[in-house]
Amino acid sequence: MTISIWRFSHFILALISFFFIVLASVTGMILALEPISNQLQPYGINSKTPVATTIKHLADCYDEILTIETDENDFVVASVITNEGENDTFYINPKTGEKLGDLIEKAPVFSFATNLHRSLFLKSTGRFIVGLVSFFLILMAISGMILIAKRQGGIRRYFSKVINENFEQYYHVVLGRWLLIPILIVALTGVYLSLEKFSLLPETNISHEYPEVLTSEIDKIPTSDFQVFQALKIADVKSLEFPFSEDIEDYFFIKLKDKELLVNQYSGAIVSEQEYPLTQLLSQWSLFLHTGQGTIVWSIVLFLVCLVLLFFIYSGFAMTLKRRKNIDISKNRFTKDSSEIIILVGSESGNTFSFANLFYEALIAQGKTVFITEMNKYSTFKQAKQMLVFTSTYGEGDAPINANKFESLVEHSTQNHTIDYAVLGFGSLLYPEYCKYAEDVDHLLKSHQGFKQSLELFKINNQSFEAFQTWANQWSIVNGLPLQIKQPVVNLNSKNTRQFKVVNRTDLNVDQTFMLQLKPTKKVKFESGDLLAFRLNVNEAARQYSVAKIGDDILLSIKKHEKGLCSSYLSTLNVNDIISATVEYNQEFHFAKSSKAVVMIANGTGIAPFLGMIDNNLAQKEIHLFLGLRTKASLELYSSVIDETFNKNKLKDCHVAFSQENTEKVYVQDIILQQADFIANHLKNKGLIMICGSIVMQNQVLEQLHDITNMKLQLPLSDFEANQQIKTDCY
Ligand SMILES: Cc1cc2nc3c(=O)[nH]c(=O)nc-3n(C[C@H](O)[C@H](O)[C@H](O)COP(=O)(O)O)c2cc1C
Repeated sequence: MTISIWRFSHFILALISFFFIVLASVTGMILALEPISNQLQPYGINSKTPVATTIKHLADCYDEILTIETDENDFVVASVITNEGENDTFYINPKTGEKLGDLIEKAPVFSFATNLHRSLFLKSTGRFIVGLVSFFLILMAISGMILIAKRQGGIRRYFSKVINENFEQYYHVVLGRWLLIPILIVALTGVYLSLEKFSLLPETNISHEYPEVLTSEIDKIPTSDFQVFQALKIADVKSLEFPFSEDIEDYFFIKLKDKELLVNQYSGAIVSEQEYPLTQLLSQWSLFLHTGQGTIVWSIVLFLVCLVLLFFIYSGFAMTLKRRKNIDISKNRFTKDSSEIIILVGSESGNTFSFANLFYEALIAQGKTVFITEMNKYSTFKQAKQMLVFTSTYGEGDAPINANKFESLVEHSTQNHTIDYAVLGFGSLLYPEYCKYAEDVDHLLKSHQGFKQSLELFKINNQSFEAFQTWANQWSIVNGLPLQIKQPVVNLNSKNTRQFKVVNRTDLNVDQTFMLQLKPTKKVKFESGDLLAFRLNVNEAARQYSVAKIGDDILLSIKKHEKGLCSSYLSTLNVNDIISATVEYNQEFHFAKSSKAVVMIANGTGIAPFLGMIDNNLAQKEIHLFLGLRTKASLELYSSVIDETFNKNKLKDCHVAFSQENTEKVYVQDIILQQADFIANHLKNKGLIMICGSIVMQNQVLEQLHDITNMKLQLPLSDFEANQQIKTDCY
């Protein structure tokens, strides 16, 4: 619930101010170029020269010096009366007093952008709007930080791995994490400068005391010998005004970064020294931080801040539109009271709806009467035989926004008959409370006498379509209803589509599994763990196979499915046949070069990428393989590669569990439990665990790992997930 309040505020603020933020960002980007282009001019002589030296050289060349200043670009500017009696102002070399060039005139584009940025050409009204929008930006930055902390599962995990739900969401969070601090600085300084313009800050004027001094009491010293001018470096001086006349009561007036001085023009004595109040120092800092004047690096940061603000506006609205589109439930063709299957959806940001809609369409295609609605719209369902609850988990194991009333609704409305139910949980292993709300719902319905569980709770990590398909298959079998779930057609990257020549294909083994070795006919970059996507024609969804890289070849382990068009076709290929397929990079499942020790867990054909990674382990890192197969005969397909890597010390040990060999079924999660101490130590020592194979195996292994870390290390598995120590690629 709370996350929605923050998200709502964040969105409303963005909605109110987006036009002005776009304007301020575009003009801000232009203005950030001004200090950069100025800094590239040849007038910046970073000077530690004493002021006395500059004065001496200028006095030698000119009739009179009026002022010496260090401008916002840190260039030294002198204003003088020349020997010809003319007034001139120019950049100088403070070491020699030599003129370097005339003052840079502000380019019209910068003047235009400045006006638009500061006041929208609307004078005070414009300045007020700009100040207000800066204030909104502060609120947006703060609400953004809170949203990120909440989404990451707490402030401690602020910088842990971000779930990549889609491009806009991922970069909104990733960029937000790093750039919210500079954005906050820009917004705060913007507000400060606006308050200053409207004189809303405390008075900052300094008043000097002018002591009465008689000329006769004074020893006259040459100006360049003044101690104060010898001690001061030119870089410390913002401006130095020379006395207007020879009157003893006219002084040198010096503005430094933190104070002002009055210096007697005859003796060089400091007659008054006044430090700037805090408001004025803050004002100087605000100006510097808001404009980047004088530094290329900060100007570049400001430029990036403006660019990122534009991206935030785009990605924020794109996310909102996507969420709204997802939430658009399939139009119900039947009423709640005439439907035999009810689908209830709990979703915060809309992703679960897309899965529920796919399931709805598949049921309708089978001629079922189905009604789909949000969990908060739970009521009585007169004809319902089945109730399917698809729900995500939010906050810290809480209900998503449209399911927060579900529990009380279930308790307060009674169905007139018992209904079978199944719960499908959507969540992420990055959170300590993985699919917690789905567990709560399952528990609630299990203990309710009006419902009967027809299928165990099934959890889906990171919206895995393959996991969803697995659950749908289970549901189909239990209900004797073959469902065709439409897999969203993924566009394959044609840049990585190549022709591959078959180098070797083994016969089918006892598990209907075979190995296929392919050689790309043209160079293509890939690594073990990447995917090879293959389809028989463009209108079909592609099948993906996890790749082992052996030399320059691709090695695949494929199980032939009875009705699988792709696997059946591939199982008939002969040596030298050519197929066309696409390499898809799967960065998330590459062998982490930084890991010293890796535990690889696979079942069935999931071993393929590991064969390549182990074969490529030239550095002889510590690799432990845990493998789940049906029988000893299943192992024969891989034993030659495994034996060879053993002999070359590329594999430390290999544990195999056979599920069909003896009367007692042993699965890979069982042999992991036998090695619980080793696994706990491995994780504690920053070791990596990689899992590849079936979703069902993945879920069971993860549960086992969760128990191990809880028991042996008193930490949730999600801590290691967030630390990127667990990598999975299951189907
Ligand atoms: C702020 C935030 C908090 C989350 N908290 C949890 C959590 O506690 N447990 C969990 O398993 N998943 C959690 N998730 C992951 C979501 O449940 C998951 O991404 C889900 O697929 C989102 O589905 P939806 O868009 O339909 O809400 C969280 C995600 C976010 C952004």
